[in-house]
Amino acid sequence: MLTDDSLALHTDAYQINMIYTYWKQGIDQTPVVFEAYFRKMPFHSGYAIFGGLERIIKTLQKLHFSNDDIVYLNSLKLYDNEFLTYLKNWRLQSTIRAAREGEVMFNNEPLLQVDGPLIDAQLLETLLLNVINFQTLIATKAARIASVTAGQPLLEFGTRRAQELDAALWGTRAAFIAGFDATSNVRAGKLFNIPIAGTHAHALVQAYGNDYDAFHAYATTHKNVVFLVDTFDTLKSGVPNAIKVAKEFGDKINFQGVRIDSGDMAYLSKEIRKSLDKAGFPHAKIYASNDLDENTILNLKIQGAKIDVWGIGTKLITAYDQPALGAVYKMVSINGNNTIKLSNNVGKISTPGKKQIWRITDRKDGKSEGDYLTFYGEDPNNSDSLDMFDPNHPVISKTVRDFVAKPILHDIFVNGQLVYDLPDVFAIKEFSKRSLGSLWDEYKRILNPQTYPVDLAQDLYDAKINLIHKIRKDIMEMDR
Ligand SMILES: Nc1ncnc2c1ncn2[C@@H]1O[C@H](COP(=O)(O)OP(=O)(O)OP(=O)(O)O)[C@@H](O)[C@H]1O
Ligand SMILES: O=P(O)(O)OC[C@H]1O[C@H](OP(=O)(O)OP(=O)(O)O)[C@H](O)[C@@H]1O
Ligand SMILES: O=C(O)c1cccnc1
Repeated sequence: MLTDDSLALHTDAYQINMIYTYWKQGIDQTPVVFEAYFRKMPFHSGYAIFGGLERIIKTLQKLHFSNDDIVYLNSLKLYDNEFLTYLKNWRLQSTIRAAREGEVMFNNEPLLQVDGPLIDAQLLETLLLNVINFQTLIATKAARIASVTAGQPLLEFGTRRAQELDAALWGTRAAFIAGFDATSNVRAGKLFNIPIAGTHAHALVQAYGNDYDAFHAYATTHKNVVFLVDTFDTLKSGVPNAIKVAKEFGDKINFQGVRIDSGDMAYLSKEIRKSLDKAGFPHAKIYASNDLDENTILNLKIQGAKIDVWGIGTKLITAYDQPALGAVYKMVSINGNNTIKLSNNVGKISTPGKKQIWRITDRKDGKSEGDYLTFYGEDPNNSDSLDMFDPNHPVISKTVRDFVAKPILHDIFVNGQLVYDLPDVFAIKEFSKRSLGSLWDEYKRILNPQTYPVDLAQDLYDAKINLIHKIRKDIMEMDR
């Protein structure tokens, strides 16, 4: 039995097969640059929140082929022993740049860039995409949910519905950095220092056979209590018994409120609010859960629902309405030469060259004018004015003056060595909030947001067009 002691084989077989070819042919150390990006905004959102960096850093720091990895590869009888020794000695050599975790990002701009030997870039692709695709998706969904609750507490309840253990754990961390306040996952609390929170389940009421006995037992054993009131009949039994127990225990407990998990939550919450107020508990909160997301929450608010705390599981943790971000990872440079992936679908043509993203912000109000992609090493801050144009419709353009250009990609590893100080989750959360704050509201609305400009510098645009023409011409000549 081989042990699960490394993540080097958490990759697709084709990566190892390509690496074998590169190594056999002596091109495995060729300098290349690959970039990871997504092509379409998830959930038709006006922005995305970058997630996954911490997990990537922690994984890459210790990435190596273990003895058991080598034993397994050897058992496949596909590779030379010498190649397996080469893999055994492999260590990360690349420079890796990425957006900071929690950063607001858009389609068709690099979230992360691997700048190093071909073997590294190829070996890391699958793992990087696996992490970025999921965590960015969940962070974005969480930010959308947080955008409609206007600061009301958001509790993450998704573990039981998530796509297995890793998704629950890292998904709840992604949700936390993008706006959630606490999680029901106790392990996430332990590992990430995220606040944990929770109420109780229907099972408690079933265990005692009725609401009163269940709430009484819970109040006897806990100081802070939220009673789940919908097990049998919310208005006839759950709420009156919650109030009865709260009155009986008085100061002995901190009666935080009640939770509803079924039925018409607009109607029920209004009725419950009246009962709680009348009984002298105006500060008791109404918690709600049951397949909620940003759309149902918005709708409940329109109906005047009196809900104070939102518990969100399934639709957040599974990214129910869009289960894949679709981020890809493409080679943009080899041996210092720009390279491109062509497609009949214009939207799928990659942008060549090692790049930097600059967030162009107005010096006066700090709001973002758009993102501006340059070749790495160019700095728009050296210009007084910038001509920004839509690369898909170059006639749509604007000239920006009095701006500050902030680089979005930062060095994470340089020549294989970690150079980045990992912020804690609270700092990441705060950073994400600030980053979102620099966007105009028009990009942040839930429905039909404005499209945020992601523009190319003129020389980058020209290089892309010229490369497309050159490749098409070369192919036509070969065809003759
Ligand atoms: N007033 C409301 N307006 C819009 N959606 C609502 C409202 N109340 C509840 N919902 C949402 O409607 C969906 C289904 O609720 P429904 O009442 O059919 O199921 P349920 O109460 O969970 O049923 P069950 O009693 O079998 O558990 C849930 O996603 C819930 O969040
Ligand atoms: O609805 P979600 O957004 O997915 O939130 C998580 C759900 O998990 C629990 O239900 P479940 O029926 O699993 O357990 P219970 O017996 O405690 O209600 C809870 O009551 C929520 O409804
Ligand atoms: O604490 C809760 O209320 C809770 C936790 C997990 C799932 N649903 C609800």
